[in-house]
Parts: sequence; structure tokens; C-alpha cells
Amino acid sequence: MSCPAPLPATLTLEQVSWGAGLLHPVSLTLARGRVLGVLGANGAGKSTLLRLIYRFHTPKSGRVLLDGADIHATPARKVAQRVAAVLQEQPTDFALTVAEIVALGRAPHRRALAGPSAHDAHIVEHALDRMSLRAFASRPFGTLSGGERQRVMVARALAQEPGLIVLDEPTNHLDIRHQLEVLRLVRGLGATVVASLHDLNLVRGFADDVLVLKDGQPLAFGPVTDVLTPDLIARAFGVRAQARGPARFDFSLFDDMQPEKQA
Ligand SMILES: Nc1ncnc2c1ncn2[C@@H]1O[C@H](COP(=O)(O)OP(=O)(O)OP(=O)(O)O)[C@@H](O)[C@H]1O
Repeated sequence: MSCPAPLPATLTLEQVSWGAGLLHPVSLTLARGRVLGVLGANGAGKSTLLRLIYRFHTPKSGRVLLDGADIHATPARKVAQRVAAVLQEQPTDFALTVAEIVALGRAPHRRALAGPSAHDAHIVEHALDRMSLRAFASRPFGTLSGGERQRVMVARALAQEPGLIVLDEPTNHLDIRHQLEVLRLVRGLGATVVASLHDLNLVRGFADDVLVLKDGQPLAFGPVTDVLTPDLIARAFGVRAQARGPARFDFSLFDDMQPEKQA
């Protein structure tokens, strides 16, 4: 079963800021189909930036443009047809089945009061298949493990057929195989992607570009291989990074003698 890929979106941030100094102005352009990793220590402002991009927060200054249109000058429903978010917070309606939760992703595409169409059902099944959730379709959401729930939330986002997918720490709760599978799948969607991630080695295999934040300030933006240097990691996270081959770092505290290997 296959579905045509949605047209990926171009995302532009023009001097976007939020709160009383919680996020200082950020500007960048992410071309269609690019994958952006948003990095930074705890409290650096990653979730705040993501909330601006999926239209939860209104910027204090600046604009968020999707394909050139200001998302805050665009009706919420229209934005929801193009932007899906996978968040750390999950639905509390634990009695809904997995298939029902995934079907919620179709809501922005339906006319008011219209029920699900055969096309909607096809897309929901496809999303369940892609996340290996077919066997869970009838299970109440509340009976799933943390990792299974996370995969359901990604499936709901897939059912939304977004041109831009925003993920806040999407690998939380996932075992290493599902971390790699989810990141590969998200990369393979053809959509433009913005994801906050904590694992700097996973980011190197996943993202095209990275934005690094520190204390609500943008420290660096650009291709992951250019930006993610030991010097930048030291400035952003206060740890020593030693390159181990082209695609991984070992990390240690500056006052430690022995590097601590990451899993
Ligand atoms: N609504 C709010 N009111 C006040 N402060 C807030 C609000 N939202 C976020 N903050 C503060 O802004 C800062 C950045 O928060 P944010 O959640 O964006 O960080 P983060 O980089 O996602 O962190 P983590 O890695 O811990 O999830 C934090 O100090 C947080 O306490």
C-alpha cells in the first residue's frame, strides 16, 4: 500500500523571538525537504522555538513563514494541513484505540462534520503499517508502553500528511532499534523536518543542518558536519567532545581524565 508523498514545505524564521529574553531573535531558512536538528543543553530554548514553528506560541517579534506565508496570518486549520507536531506531551484520552488516535491526524483535512472517508482510512492504515503498529490498532492507547505510544504519535503525524513535521525529542522512550528506525523513517518521508534531539551522535546521522541554542540565543546554524565541532560542543554543552571517526564523538567532563563512551 502506498500514498503519494506530500509536497515538502520551505520554512523561514525572520528574527523570531519569544518571552522576556527566553528566546532571542532567530533567523534561518530551511529549504524543501531539509532535515534540521535543534540542539542545546536543558533549558536552552529548543521546545520554545519548536512551539513557535508549529503555531502554539505567537512570536514576540519576527515572523514564521511557511512557503512564504506568515503562519500567524494563516487560519490554524490551514496550517494544520501542512504542519504536524510530535510532542513530548501525549494525549490523555487513554480509552481511544491506537487506530482512533492515528485517525485524529486526518481531522485538519476533513470538511466540518464530515466523517472519515475511504481515503482517510487508507492513509491511517498506511501510517499504522509504516510504524509497525498494525497489531496494536485495536488496543486502547493507555495500555501501550512509552515507546509504543511514541510510535503512535509519529503515526498520527504521518496520517496528517504534513509538508513540515516538527518533533520534540522524538527518540525519548524508544529503544535503540526504534530510535534508528523512527529517525530513518522521518528522514525518508520527503517532508521538511525540524527535530530537537539530545543525542549528538544520532544527530550526525540524521540531520542535514543543525541550529544550536544556548541560554535562548542562537549559537550556530549550518550543515551538521560544519557546525558540530568539538569547540562548538564545548561552548554549547560545557563538555569535551573527541571525534571517533567521521560519525561519532566520545564525551567527557573537562575535569575528568578518562572519556566516557556514549552508548
Ligand atoms: N511559558 C513559560 N513561562 C516561563 N518560562 C518558560 C516558559 N516556557 C519555557 N520557559 C523557560 O524557557 C527556558 C527554555 O525552555 P525550553 O523548554 O524551550 O528549553 P529546552 O531547550 O527545550 O529544554 P529541555 O532540553 O530541558 O527540554 C527554560 O528556562 C524554561 O523554564
